[in-house]
Amino acid sequence: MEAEKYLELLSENFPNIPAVSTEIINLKAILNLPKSTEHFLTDLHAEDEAFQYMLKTASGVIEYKIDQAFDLSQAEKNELATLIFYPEEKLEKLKANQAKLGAAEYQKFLNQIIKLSKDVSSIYTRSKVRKALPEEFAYIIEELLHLKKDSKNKKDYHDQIVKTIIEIGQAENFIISLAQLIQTFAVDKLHIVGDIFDRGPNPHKIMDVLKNHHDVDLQWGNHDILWMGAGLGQKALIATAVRISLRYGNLELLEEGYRINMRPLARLARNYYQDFKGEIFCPKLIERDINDQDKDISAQMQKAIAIIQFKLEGQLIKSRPEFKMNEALYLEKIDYKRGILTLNEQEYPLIDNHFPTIDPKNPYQLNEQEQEVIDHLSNSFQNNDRLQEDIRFIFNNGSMYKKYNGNLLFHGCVPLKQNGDFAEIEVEAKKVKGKKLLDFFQDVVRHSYSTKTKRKDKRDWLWYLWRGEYSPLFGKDRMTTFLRYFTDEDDKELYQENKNPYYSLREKEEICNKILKEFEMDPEQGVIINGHTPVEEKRGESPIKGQGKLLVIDGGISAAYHKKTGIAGYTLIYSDSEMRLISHKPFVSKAEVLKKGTKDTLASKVVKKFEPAKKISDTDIGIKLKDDIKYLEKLLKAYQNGTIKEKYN
Ligand SMILES: O=P(O)(O)OC[C@H]1O[C@](O)(COP(=O)(O)O)[C@@H](O)[C@@H]1O
Ligand SMILES: [Mn+2]
Repeated sequence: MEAEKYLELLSENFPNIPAVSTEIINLKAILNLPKSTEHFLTDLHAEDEAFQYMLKTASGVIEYKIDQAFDLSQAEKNELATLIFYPEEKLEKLKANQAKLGAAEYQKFLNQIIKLSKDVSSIYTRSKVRKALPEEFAYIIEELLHLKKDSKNKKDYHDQIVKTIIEIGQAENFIISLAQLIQTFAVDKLHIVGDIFDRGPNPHKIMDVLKNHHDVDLQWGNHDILWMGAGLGQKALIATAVRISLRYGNLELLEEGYRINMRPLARLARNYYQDFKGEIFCPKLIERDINDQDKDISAQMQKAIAIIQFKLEGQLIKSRPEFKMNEALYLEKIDYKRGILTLNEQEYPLIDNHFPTIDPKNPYQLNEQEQEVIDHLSNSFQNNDRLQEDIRFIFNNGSMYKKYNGNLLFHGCVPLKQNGDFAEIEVEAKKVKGKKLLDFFQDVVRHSYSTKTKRKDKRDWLWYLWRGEYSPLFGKDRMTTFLRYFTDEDDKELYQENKNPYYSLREKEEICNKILKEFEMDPEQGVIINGHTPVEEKRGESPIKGQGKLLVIDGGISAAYHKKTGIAGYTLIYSDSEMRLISHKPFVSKAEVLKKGTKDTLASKVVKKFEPAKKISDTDIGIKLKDDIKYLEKLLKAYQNGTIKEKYN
């Protein structure tokens, strides 16, 4: 009965035998197209330029296509590649060198770019290509893309189109449009495995690119949850997001990027910490500089918001005993007169004992001005169109984990016990572990945002996801920010944050297989893809774990990590024929690429080869299409034997 109803419904779209037959033929043909390319990036940490470069170059895919299509010298290849990555700028550069840009040059570039456009779009259906074409030239580009050069007539036709484009002064516009088309089609699906925010200067610029991308999904990272919770008004997270921005010298991001008025915080800082010049709160400035005065005020503001954060965290820990985070109740363990912190009966001297806003009898209480500051920030975060639009996109297009074409993607970990069992936690009177634990948190995040259930208690869980021991996004037993600020380096053992056993156990193939099975994936086919922990290639660490069953693609795009990892990030490309891991050298600037080309910006390694090459029929979409075909065939039968009447109008 159900099935019949469905066929009736289907018949509205395909009312007769020719219509349903056409669709069956079309879908069956699509199943035989090559699998389109997926691109995986992670831990972007607000480095918009490096990110955009990875996206534009499709991590080497475009250069690979150039190599396959043409036999060019390195210089010629650089010229063509940069023309595709930065068409406007490259054309300007070429024009500045007049001798180089005549009809012959335009013709050469147009021919090259048309050929590449054909190559990259050949694996897509005509209708998909048509949708991506720039409106103004859609018809003519479509003609060019589908022309086969096999007959003399067709070649003449093609040459005439190119000639006319040049004659009517449209060569540059065509080059720009086609370059964009190549960038779009080199990669079909983009996956961002978490951590768009923090440390770098421009998360909002990354968000602009993602919001305009044709097909992207996100797996939430701990730094994303931080900003999502902050956007929802979770005050401990707001304080943390502001503190981290100040710590990395990103006052401008707050004030100009998201237009958050920081004056109330500056006033608080001036009031209580004006004479304070603590080194420890100095902004970390990576490849950026600010003057001494700004540095001082920024340090004072960082301290002011840090104290607010620690107070709010204390309140939260006390009101949510199920978080089991009493260990982090530092403010009540301080002897403020002596400047001593007592932990596990051991005394630690504080390197900074200036706490003018703390009442030792009631250390988590915000004073009046602090309360005003956080209320004001909370208002600005929640009533900020730009930030709200960005976090809405992250809520709507993100998830705790993603199963896609046989692979399992998540940012941090699936919490494990030392013996390899899934770690279990009790939440809301339920015990959860493994996949269920991630599903629980996924529901919490969705409920925290849904207008119907927008509840404060759910938002508090976002804070837990940021820094709780069993948070799959965090994956460490504690966050020692307070101790790193206030205790002596000689007591460095206090700073230790211990990673969940997952991080050592994932080296074992059987553990990776167990996790894949827990998520109902086939361990023979799929791999786990993680971000979160920068792989220290420099120290010989490999991004490939568990005999190739797990890939960690955090190579530290973040400038703050280059020294540690020795590279500037990994990306992963999954095409029809291979999975390729790319390690990137630090991206210097667009100007540098335009000058020197892209040689030596990356090294790559094939981690999996597929023979025969994968087709759409082997993908998730393929499974869905096969199902669609099954029903279309039933409908066709129903028309043939008359159980459903054909309609013609
Ligand atoms: O040096 P900072 O800015 O305090 O950052 C260190 C903090 O960041 C974290 O590493 C989390 O960030 P990541 O997800 O980027 O690793 C914490 O474990 C740690 O406390
Ligand atoms: Mn992370």
